[in-house]
Amino acid sequence: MDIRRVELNNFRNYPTAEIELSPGVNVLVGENGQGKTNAMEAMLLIAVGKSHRAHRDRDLIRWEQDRAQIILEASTRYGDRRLKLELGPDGRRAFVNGVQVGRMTEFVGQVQVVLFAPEDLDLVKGGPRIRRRFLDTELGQMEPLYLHHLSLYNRAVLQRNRWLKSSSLAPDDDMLAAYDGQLALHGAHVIHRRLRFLERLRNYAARIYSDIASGRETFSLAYRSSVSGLAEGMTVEEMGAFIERALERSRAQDLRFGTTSVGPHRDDILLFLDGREVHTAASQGQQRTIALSLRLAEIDFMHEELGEYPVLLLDDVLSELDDLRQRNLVLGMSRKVQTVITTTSLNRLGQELDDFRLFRVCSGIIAEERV
Ligand SMILES: Nc1ncnc2c1ncn2[C@@H]1O[C@H](COP(=O)(O)OP(=O)(O)OP(=O)(O)O)[C@@H](O)[C@H]1O
Repeated sequence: MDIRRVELNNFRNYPTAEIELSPGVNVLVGENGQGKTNAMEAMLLIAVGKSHRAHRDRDLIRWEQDRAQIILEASTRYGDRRLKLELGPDGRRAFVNGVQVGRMTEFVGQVQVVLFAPEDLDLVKGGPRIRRRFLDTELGQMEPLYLHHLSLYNRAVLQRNRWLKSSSLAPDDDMLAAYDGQLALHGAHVIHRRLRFLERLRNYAARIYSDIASGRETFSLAYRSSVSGLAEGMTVEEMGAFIERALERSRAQDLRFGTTSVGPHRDDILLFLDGREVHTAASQGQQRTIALSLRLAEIDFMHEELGEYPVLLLDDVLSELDDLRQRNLVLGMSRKVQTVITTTSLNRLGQELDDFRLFRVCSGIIAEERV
């Protein structure tokens, strides 16, 4: 899939702007604070219906204006799409090929993009909660049943915690046993699906890492469960039995602290470089490469699921990568997918790329430059 054209009106710092993208590599170059990320944000908003950094539409509308509009034209395997999104004080209005759609769910997913932004480094540097969220989002997009079990599981954890806090219970409380049954049932489905997904993610991400780093280091990952004894290859039922036993064992402690201490809501993904855990040993550039590899694996998943590659948006990721990694990343990806890159300076990349479209971004104006 390719994005052909984007038009912005009163979106962020753009009074009005238009950009015609090439199906290959597109580079938006400009100094800090000129509007490069804003342009990426507009494309993401059309694709997924959400911004990666704004929670209110008000922040997306140009200051002192009432309304913003984004138009995005794309060619997809299902035909050409003209997507229009209007943001205003009375809410959003969305159009697909000139026809207004009733709900945003009919609008999102018409085009697919994968955005890699500086915040993605948190996948490596941040705590387990961030990696669990990554896992839940990625898996949830592909498997609605996963979301079903996850939400029932999360609800049961909340209820169990409330119960644990509510009064001085005995460890053999019937209600607690009933919650444990729910946690074991849905928790086992959650972990089982996570392990299956991680097996695929591990392969994709390791290959992408190796391609970007020219095979210099080997990246790997593993699921670390707070439930001891769980192993890949177990059935859902076997996992459920393990979770139930772990909950029983932790009851006295859980009662003391008023919280559930074992289960998928406490699990993590461990990341390794050459067999060593990354936050103790990996450099800044290596950590960035790992975060990129995890995120870029999504491209392969999407291709497998949807039969077409998404558009890749790389926002400000090049600066921490050495020349070789930059080159491998951009040349490797652009062979498969349309790529849009933002950067403050072209440096060596401009010499390495033989065919790309260059846009200068300055104070909310986008102008194409000859290369
Ligand atoms: N709603 C808005 N209305 C007008 N201007 C806005 C709005 N929101 C943000 N801006 C302006 O947009 C600019 C930030 O743009 P953006 O984040 O795209 O920068 P950038 O070019 O990606 O910079 P960097 O290289 O630092 O990441 C800032 O100057 C900010 O003041």
